[in-house]
Amino acid sequence: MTPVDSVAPAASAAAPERDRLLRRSLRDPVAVVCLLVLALVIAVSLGAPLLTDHAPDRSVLADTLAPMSATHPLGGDGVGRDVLSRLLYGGRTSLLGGTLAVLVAFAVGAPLGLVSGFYRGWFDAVAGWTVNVIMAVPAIIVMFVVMAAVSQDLNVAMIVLGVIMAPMVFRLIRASVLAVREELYVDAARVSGLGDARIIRRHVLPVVIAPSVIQATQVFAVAIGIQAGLAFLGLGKASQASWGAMLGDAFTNVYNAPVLLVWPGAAMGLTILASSMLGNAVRDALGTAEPRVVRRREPVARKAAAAVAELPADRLLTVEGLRVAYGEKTVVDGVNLTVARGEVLGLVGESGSGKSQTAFSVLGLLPYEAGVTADHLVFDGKELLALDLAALNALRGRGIGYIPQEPMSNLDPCFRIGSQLVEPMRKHLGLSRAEARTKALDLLERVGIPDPERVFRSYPHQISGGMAQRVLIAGAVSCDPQLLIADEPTTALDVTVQAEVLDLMRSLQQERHMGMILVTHDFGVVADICDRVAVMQKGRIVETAPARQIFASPGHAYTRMLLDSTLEGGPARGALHVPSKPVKEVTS
Ligand SMILES: Nc1ncnc2c1ncn2[C@@H]1O[C@H](COP(=O)(O)OP(=O)(O)OP(=O)(O)O)[C@@H](O)[C@H]1O
Repeated sequence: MTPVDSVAPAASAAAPERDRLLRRSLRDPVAVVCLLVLALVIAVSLGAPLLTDHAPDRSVLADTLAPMSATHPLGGDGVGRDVLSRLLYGGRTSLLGGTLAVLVAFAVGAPLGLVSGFYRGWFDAVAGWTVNVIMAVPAIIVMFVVMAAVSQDLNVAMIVLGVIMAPMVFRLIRASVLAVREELYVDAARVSGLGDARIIRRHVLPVVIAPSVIQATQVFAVAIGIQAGLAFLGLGKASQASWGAMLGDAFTNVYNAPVLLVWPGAAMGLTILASSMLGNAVRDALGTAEPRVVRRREPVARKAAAAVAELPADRLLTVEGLRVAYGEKTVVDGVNLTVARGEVLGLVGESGSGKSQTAFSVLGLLPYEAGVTADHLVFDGKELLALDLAALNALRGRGIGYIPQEPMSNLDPCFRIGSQLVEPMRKHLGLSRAEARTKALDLLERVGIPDPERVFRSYPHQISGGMAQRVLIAGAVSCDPQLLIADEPTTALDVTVQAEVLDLMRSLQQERHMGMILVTHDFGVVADICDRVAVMQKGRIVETAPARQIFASPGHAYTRMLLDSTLEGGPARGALHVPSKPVKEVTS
């Protein structure tokens, strides 16, 4: 991170996940060989009619255990059928069976895993139970029963196998979705007002694709093995050529013509090996790209609040009697605060005092388990606690912008900066792609980025932390919000960049006449930018006063202690030892 926010050297950064996956996979010689083997198996199986004149199930008594010859390049089997022809057509059966199992497993498991992981709640519980029940069923017995009682067709058995394997896909996808939905950039997308469908399409699906490819190769390999096992045991139609049936036939002639074991065995082994090793190669290519799990903030189950009261016309936000509790633990306890249009309110307090919980209540981004109540939580005349999710999504980004603490975690590494800026503007402002692009470039220039075109085209890993924070500020103001919530926006930046970013926020706030809540533990930041300050301790506001007054004559012992610790360069973020005197609210 540099004060000039220069573009970081691309060579030092990791390439975005999807591109890296593809490129790395293709650079791995094992993956290339596996792909070639699979391509060859597919090509010769599909091209079987061109490669042999013999029908796979045509039996000629004279050709029983015939040796290799020009007519029968791989000889004849125990009942006089052409081995090459059965090998080629048997490949079709195996490939089709494996593909059917994969398709069914993903058609059933993937959507369920996606919905369960993303929304959780009762659907997740029901899906989890169902999956456990399916997994408890002995798969091989089910397959025997289906083949004996329903159909002798191996393809039907593979469809059933797909259903039986769907729980594996479900679990994998659910776990991937659970991890990605806790990413800060997913929260950021939510804050910018994107709906669930867009968030899933843009941020969740790209992360799910790589593990799904690996899983698909494994399911494919297992399905081919199981199908061969069933055919080997004599299940399946006699007319359906398959590698398993060939193995069964070879086994009965193992003493007379052991070579008959070689062809189906080699074909099956190669195909299963290539498929499994391809999965491993993709997994290796993924390397460390597994999603990081960070703290979780989701739409909250909200309690309806009292009706909106008569409020002053210049009032942008009114919070009255806000309480946030996790079970027995109350973390925000009756907070009252207001923000006027064009006013900057600093929310200060030591770590754990409830500043972020208060800010996130306004954004509607607390976890499901948070119990949130308030007498009023009114933004621009709207009672936030009474809004449904769609209305809240429409408000976030458009009415309320958010600047987070950790710039890098709030940008999706898979997408270019430009696309992450353009998307919310297209949604909220109804701009065309070209209009949104022009506006994004203007904004990047406005927030002091020296080469907007280049940054627009860059991936997050290609820019510095300071520049990423400027990008997020540009994003936060892109839809012209009336209220900006900034949660320790400079904490992750180096000192010289902090001052520039604060200046930028102040000038943007003034030129757009936005209200702002600035969550911070730093009185230096308060002095720089805030008009008024609310001091929080243990979930309560203990003092609210104009910034000047707070510095000139702090009214509460806790405020004085915070100020002293800042002036002494003490551990403002650490726990402060305040004399055990009752909390008294001092409001100007
Ligand atoms: N999901 C949760 N379950 C239980 N307690 C929680 C949860 N999230 C936060 N808390 C608690 O809420 C309290 C307030 O947290 P909050 O993040 O608002 O503090 P903060 O003042 O913003 O501190 P910081 O500056 O460190 O972010 C803390 O004690 C924290 O442990």
